[in-house]
Amino acid sequence: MTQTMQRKLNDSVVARWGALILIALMMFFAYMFVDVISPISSLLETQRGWSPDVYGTVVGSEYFLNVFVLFLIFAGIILDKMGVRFTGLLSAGLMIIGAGIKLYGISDYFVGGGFGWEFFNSFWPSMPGSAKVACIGFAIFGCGAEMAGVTVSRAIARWFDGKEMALAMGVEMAIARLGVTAVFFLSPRLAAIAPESVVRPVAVVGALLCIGFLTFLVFTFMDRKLDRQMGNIEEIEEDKFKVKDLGNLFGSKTFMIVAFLCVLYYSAIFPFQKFAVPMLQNTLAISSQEASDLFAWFPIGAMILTPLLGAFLDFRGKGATMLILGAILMCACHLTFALVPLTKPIAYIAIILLGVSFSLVPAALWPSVPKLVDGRYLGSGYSVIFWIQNLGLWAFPLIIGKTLQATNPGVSEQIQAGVEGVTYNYTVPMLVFASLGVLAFFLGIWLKRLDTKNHYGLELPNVKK
Ligand SMILES: NCCCC[C@H](NC(=O)[C@@H](N)CC(=O)O)C(=O)O
Repeated sequence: MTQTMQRKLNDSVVARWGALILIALMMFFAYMFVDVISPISSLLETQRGWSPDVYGTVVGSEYFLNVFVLFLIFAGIILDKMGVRFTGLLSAGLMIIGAGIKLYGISDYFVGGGFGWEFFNSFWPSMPGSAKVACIGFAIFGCGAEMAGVTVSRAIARWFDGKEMALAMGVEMAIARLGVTAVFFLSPRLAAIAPESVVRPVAVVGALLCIGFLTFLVFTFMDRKLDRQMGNIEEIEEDKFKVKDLGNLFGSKTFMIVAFLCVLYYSAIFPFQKFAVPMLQNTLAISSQEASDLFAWFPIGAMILTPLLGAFLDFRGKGATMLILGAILMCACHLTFALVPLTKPIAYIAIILLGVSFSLVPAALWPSVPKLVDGRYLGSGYSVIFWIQNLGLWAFPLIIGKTLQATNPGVSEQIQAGVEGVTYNYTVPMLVFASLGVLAFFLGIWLKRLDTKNHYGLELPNVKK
């Protein structure tokens, strides 16, 4: 009784928002690293011989261990068993190790015949050794990054329970989007410093991951204090998690609809993010820096709107409706890139509208999960959704890379041979992205119907008056 009367650390606005900023900073640097090579894929093609197919394999490798070694499922179990502090630090450590290996793979030392070069070039000849090592590093980084994403969601759900949870998740995602904007601005500029190099941006952003580790470390002290004030209630609850709870998640129709909506939607966003700069560069005949600056408006739009829509969800609700609107908008934007003769103004409008879509869906999707999943295995709930999502995030860069290469025969060979003025046509890959939006739209409708029938509260506000 005395415990419930006591004012806890998360009752203080400053403390809970301070905690949020600390954990969001880790995600800020993580998201920078996720996209550090996205704006320099053309340079990777000329400097390291990475065709679209190779590039797609490397960017998809981030999710390989999560999906095929079930790392994300283990991550959820570790989180529910060990708590946010241990899991957060583990994930930050994995990100740093993975980034170091990726950096080594693309380094001039390795490419110049350094340790392991011969071995990594002795098999699978269509994949350069640099790309193979980069894949290993990125896969380890991806374990850390995705585990961190789940941990952060779990931590916010706990610190903001019954408070402005959707706003907090929106702010966390906005800070992550700021990281994406920053890297789209920074990466091509760092690479362009003479002598032009793909290594520099990866080295700089990799080093920044260490700051993320430190900010999360500071958060762990606050979280420990909150735990003590709560009389370790959370830890006792987390201990109740059983592996068979995973069966409950996979057996829940509504939960699975949310998970499939998530994979369809995000597969048309994050993989698109990896191909957007070369797509704009080729279609508009502009430099990679110009294309990168144009695309930076995408995360900027999402960054501004996600917290606002999060606050809307907290106070007004309408989560399922937001998911449907987001899917429609995403589909319309990708269809524009595929079918409309692109000019710069049209590209700007489509990019900004895609940013609006990318605010509607994340702002509604992640705060809806605690409405569908029991708190004691919420960590596993998030990790199962991430696992299903990662399957798409792994597969679609590969599919898009292969589709691009197959629909543009001979183009990569000409570019690598130094032929000027050769460009890729992105119509078919963009139609693939648009088709994901159509499917996500139908799942959104289905989810809304189920919510009306079963009263999950997806259309209701979060803040309890
Ligand atoms: N902590 C916020 C929930 C996740 C936000 C979401 N990120 C993801 O879904 C990641 N699995 C994707 C990735 O890291 O590539 C987002 O909207 O950024």
